[in-house]
Amino acid sequence: MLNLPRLPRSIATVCLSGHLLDKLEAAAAAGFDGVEIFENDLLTYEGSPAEIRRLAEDLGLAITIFQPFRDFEAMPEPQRARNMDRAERKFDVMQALGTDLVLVCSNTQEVAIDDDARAAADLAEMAERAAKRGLRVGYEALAWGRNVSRWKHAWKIVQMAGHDSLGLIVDSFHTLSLGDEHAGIAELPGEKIFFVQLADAPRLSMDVLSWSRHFRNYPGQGDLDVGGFLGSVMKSGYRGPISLEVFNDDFREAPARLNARDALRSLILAESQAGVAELPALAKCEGVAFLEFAVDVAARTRLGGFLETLGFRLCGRHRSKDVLLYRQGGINLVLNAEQDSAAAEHFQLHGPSVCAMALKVDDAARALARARALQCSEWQEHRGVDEKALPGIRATDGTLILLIGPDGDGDSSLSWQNDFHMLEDAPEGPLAQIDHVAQALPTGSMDSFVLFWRAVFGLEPQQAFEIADPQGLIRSRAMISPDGALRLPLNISESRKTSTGRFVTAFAGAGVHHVAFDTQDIFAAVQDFRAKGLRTLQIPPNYYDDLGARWGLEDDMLARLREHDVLYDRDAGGELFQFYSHAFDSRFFFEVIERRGAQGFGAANASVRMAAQARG
Ligand SMILES: O=C(O)c1ccc(O)c(O)c1
Ligand SMILES: [Mg+2]
Repeated sequence: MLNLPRLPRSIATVCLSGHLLDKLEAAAAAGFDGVEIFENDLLTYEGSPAEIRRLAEDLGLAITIFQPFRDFEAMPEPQRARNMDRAERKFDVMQALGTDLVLVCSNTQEVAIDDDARAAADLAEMAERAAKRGLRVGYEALAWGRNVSRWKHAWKIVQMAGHDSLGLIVDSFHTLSLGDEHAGIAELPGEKIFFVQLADAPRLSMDVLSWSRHFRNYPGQGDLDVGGFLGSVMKSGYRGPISLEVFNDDFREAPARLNARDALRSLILAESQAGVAELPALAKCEGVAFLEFAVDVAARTRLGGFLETLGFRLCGRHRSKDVLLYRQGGINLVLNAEQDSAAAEHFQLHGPSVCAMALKVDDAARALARARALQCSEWQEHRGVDEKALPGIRATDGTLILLIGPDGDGDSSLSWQNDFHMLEDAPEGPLAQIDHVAQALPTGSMDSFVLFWRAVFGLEPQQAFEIADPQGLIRSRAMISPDGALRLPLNISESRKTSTGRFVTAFAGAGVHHVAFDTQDIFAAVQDFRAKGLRTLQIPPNYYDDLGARWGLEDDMLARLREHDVLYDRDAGGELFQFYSHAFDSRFFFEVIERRGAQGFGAANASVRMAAQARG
């Protein structure tokens, strides 16, 4: 851990949606110290640069840099002379904006001359002109630059130019997208690095320009080692602003304030990974302590009956609230119909739905401190005298996440006896634990969820895959804790007509769309639940014919699967069996899963399940 004063946190206006004023307000509201003014945001703004300067000042934002200046160095005449004039005009703008630094990105023009000495001479002349006005020039290698695409090459040119007012700008995306090394940045003199930009990105195979312009995301949302990159930068002695610069199609339409909050969360995470700032360490996630459903009295009766067909029993009534506890094995489901509560608010907006997820953690206070440090909002439910306070935070979509840790005496801080009249012990049925909780996300919000679960709870994003719903594609990505105790598949769809799309549009936002319970004997579970009145989701015979061909299963096994509507898959050298309930009120549904060594979620079966659900 480096012992440093906090470095200024900056964000490029190009990251955020809206007009320039919206962007500035969002950056300030999130808590950034400064902004990079992207030239297009200035050109399309009706006020003068001096007014922009005042606006930023009023919001407490520094203008950290003006960018970009393109296609400057190593041009043939007459463009070369014209570029010098153009630079003077931009210096006028910078002075009106009140920023002293301009970003020059490496030339992308075909006519640019491949001659480092020419490039260095041009940049030196620009720096000399800038210096006369007390301004500085930073040179950044674009990964798709015509002749200069790597930081080492840009650094060589900066050194050749040898001007105090010319320095290097490094950007994690350009370095990491090319697979270039960043450790060498630590060896540079820190004062010659004039500015640092950070962006992450998912690993994609496409040309680097399109990748950069459409798919960058914030540190912690993608697959690049941005924390390591920042660590190298800090070792150089650089002590200027750390700035986020993300070009992303989804972010351009996301609400600017939510997006800016994610941006700050990502920057805080990257700082902690680089040892620049300290975050309370991750708490260990030990699974789901309980799920809470928002219901009214009628929905509660129906949901309680539905749960009984899955082997759950009513085990407790809250002492002071209109809340019931259903249990089986180690699974706790809370049905909340209390009028003046977060659940009631959730019910008003979404109807019967999961309104809170309580996570078991090894240290609830530390988990809460980390969430706070990562800008999560807190929630505290009303409670009666002597009732336990459960610390809660809001996930990125507002879902309530409660934190349940062991108390000082080693027991869980969740003591049902304390708050509930217990009617009976949890029955030992076929279901033992919650295996996973799957959520449907609103379009464009996958990165936000990935960042939340990764930064706050240390869950790791798994490979994303696509599932064909009869009405369009669904993209699915699971977030899993390091030891697998908490598994949260996240589903998202561009189409409003897929099961995910309908869920999000019909029920006003993101939410849990299925809960999977694990069992030791899937066939016994089907028989037991059918006897209790459960209708399993019917799977067409073609599925089983294909299954036989694919895995060479014995006929009697195939017949058994078919008779029980059980789906089958293999991964990680193990087997997986699963069946589904029909949806409750056409909303969420339940899955029962038996894992014999398999780690996945039966991806190959998802489209069969969705088609069966679409048939109703
Ligand atoms: O895509 C671009 O043009 C562009 C401009 C400026 C930057 O700092 C950058 O990283 C990319
Ligand atoms: Mg950049």
